[in-house]
Amino acid sequence: MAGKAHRLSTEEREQLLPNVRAVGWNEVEGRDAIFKEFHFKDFNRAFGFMTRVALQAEKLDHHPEWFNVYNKVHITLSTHECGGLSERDINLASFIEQVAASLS
Ligand SMILES: C[C@H](O)[C@H](O)[C@H]1CNC2=NC(N)=NC(=O)C2=N1
Repeated sequence: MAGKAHRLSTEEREQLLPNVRAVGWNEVEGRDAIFKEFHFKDFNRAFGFMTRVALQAEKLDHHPEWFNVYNKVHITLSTHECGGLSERDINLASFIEQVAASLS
């Protein structure tokens, strides 16, 4: 990915976080990261969702931390390179929302 990731500034957070909060992402306690839980109709939908997110994550060289059991997918986004939230997490969260919307 082009350029180095930087941790979002206070101003950037005020501008960007309300958008992801509005669609169900929450800040993780004790860690600079965001989290959301997704529920699908069944495992096929959940895994289809993960596959689409995985391919895009690889393209962006920015990968989610996630957990799946049956129809549930828990996702945490944070940027290792800068040790916290960067614009990359916000962009990946937006992509994830588009995929989830197209599958429900
Ligand atoms: C070497 C490789 O480019 C890095 O490890 C990439 C891969 N995926 C990544 N994913 C996330 N979430 N944060 C990173 O800083 C990151 N860095």
